[in-house]
Amino acid sequence: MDRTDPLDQSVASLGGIGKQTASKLEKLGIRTCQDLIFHLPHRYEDRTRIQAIGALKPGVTALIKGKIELTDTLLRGRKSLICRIGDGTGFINLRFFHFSAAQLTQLSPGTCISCFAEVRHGYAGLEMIHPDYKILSNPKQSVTEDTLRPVYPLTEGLSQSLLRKAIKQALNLHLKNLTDWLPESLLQRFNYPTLIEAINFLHAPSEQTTAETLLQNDNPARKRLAFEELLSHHLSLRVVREQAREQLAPPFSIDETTRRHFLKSLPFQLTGAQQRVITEIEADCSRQQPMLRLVQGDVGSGKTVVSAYAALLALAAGYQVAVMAPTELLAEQHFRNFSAWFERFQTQIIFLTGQIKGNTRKTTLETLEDGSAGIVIGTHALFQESVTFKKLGLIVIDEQHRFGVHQRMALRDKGRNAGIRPHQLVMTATPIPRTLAMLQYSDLDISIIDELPPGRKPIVTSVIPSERREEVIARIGHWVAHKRQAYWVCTLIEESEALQCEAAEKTAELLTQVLPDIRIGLVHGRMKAADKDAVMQDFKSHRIDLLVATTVIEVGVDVPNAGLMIIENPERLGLSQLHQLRGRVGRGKDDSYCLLLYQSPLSDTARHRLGILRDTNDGFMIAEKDLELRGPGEVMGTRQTGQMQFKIADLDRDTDLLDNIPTIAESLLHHSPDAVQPLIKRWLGETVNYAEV
Ligand SMILES: Nc1ncnc2c1ncn2[C@@H]1O[C@H](COP(=O)(O)OP(=O)(O)OP(=O)(O)O)[C@@H](O)[C@H]1O
Repeated sequence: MDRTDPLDQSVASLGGIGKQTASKLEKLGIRTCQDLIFHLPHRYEDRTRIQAIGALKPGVTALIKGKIELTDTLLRGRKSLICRIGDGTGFINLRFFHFSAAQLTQLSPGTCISCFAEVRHGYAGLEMIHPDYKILSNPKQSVTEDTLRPVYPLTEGLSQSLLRKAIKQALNLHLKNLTDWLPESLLQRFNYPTLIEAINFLHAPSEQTTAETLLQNDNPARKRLAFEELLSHHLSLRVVREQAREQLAPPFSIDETTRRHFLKSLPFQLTGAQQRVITEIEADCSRQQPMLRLVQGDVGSGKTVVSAYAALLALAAGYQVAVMAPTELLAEQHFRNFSAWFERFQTQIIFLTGQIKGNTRKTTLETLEDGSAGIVIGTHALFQESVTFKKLGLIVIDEQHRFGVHQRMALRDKGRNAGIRPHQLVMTATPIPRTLAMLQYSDLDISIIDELPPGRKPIVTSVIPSERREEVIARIGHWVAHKRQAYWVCTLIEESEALQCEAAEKTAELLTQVLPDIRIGLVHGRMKAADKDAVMQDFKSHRIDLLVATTVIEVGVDVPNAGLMIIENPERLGLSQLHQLRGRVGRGKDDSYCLLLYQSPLSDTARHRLGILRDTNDGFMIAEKDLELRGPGEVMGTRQTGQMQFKIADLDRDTDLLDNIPTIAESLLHHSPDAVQPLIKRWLGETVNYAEV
């Protein structure tokens, strides 16, 4: 940290902020004076004018002034204190559910008072509940404030007035030190205020400004800061990318015989798209800089074999490979695939998840450390501290969207060995629309597998009300009689895994009763890994006809003979997630079907969403529609997982800003390189240093 910058001074350097307050501020992510300055109000209170009681409407928040006409304590229902206030234009009641004896005396009839609160409908006309009030010495006493009062996001134990004072101090002392890193020409082009104007305007709005103007989406001060924040996030990824170019990675090359040997041992021929992506990967890995590449391909497009080819390049050059999957189920499947594809290549492939403990874990770790294992496949357990590699040359991360950008950066550290960085390949089936990709993947080059293996037929999707459940069950009977397999996916309230598992158990029981001749298996997230694995194995080798599952099977599960999927309550899931789930079928040459069994009545929006899924199998188009319907915030998972947290920007409100960011970032990197790290530090809290990650 640059200790000479006054903006970096700790909040504790300000008057009235002791250790305790500093640690509370830290909970809000505020450590330095700069952080305080960038802690902006989330709303404003208008105490600039007194409103006539007679003109008040429910829902408005108002400042009023009047005389107490009557005070009473009510014992009916919840005990409360009521004061009736009049100002000559009308009356309003104040209601206190808890109050002290002193308050009762203080709020006696005849007293002049001013109150600030939201106006609501009460039992007897309009009322204010627990208003912020002041007893006045005379009716003429002034109670209005000159400007709007900012209200800041708080944390427990911190008061508005304390935060307001601290911010005021920080502004007085340090606002002048704030450098505006956005070039003048840019401010002019977008009609943005300068940084100091924007910050001042939001913390201390001018007398003419209204709260509505301040909170409006197109308020130039807010927009400018949102722009700067999004730009900084994008820049942090670009910097990682530039810095990566300066690192050393092992160049891989492969001889023609090994290549042919591998390709021949596959049970299929690569598609044109797979070949193209493989060539891109090979070109990346032949350089002395680390590859940072994202492979995007629709469900079932055959990404795994592409990553296996990358692994072959590393092995041929004498390096180890780590393949990380988001779930155990998927890790096991990759393990089986890799084991089959590399069968003829005397390479030890090992499996590592959090479930593997004790001695087995110890020996597994040893094989990585002494270099006897060539490939390790597992879950995020791979990146725990205890895991060390002898010579890691390639990291493959599957289903990237489940890991955050910063996690990904931390992972790159694993292979650092004598100054060498591993190459990195990221695979995702979730197409991220271009505008959003730049906030998540700008550190990566992108390859797209835009072709499915030959002979795949589109999945026929139907939208069916749950009243026709029996018909659907009968259809499973016929299906299984034709030696095909099926999935029944139970989705319940997403947040509760326990409830989901319970629902799946019940469904499996019921289906067993009505379909006694069918072999039914159950798999859910709460089962032990070994049990889950056994069921999946049975399903793969067709000892189970119908697999009842929760959404644990969402990613990657690959059983080509399973061509029928029933998804219960599809209306509760996002379009992209449904597309992923549905992608478990249609993986062979035969016809495949997906039945979306919804609970009636279906809202118009839900009907529209399910209709999209019925009408198209194109993952890219579905992702675009999903974005349109749910908004970028939801699609990027910011709300659920907090993966991307912004101080000011809101992806749903600020999408319009995204288009310009890459070119502006480019120009800043070239013309004002000094601006880059300070901007990143201002908005992300830390500078980015790939070399030290
Ligand atoms: N070129 C090909 N020709 C025929 N089959 C292929 C080809 N490439 C892959 N496959 C097979 O297609 C199926 C899907 O491949 P894979 O599991 O790699 O898809 P994926 O892109 O990872 O999909 P998902 O995102 O659903 O996990 C597998 O059974 C795989 O063996």
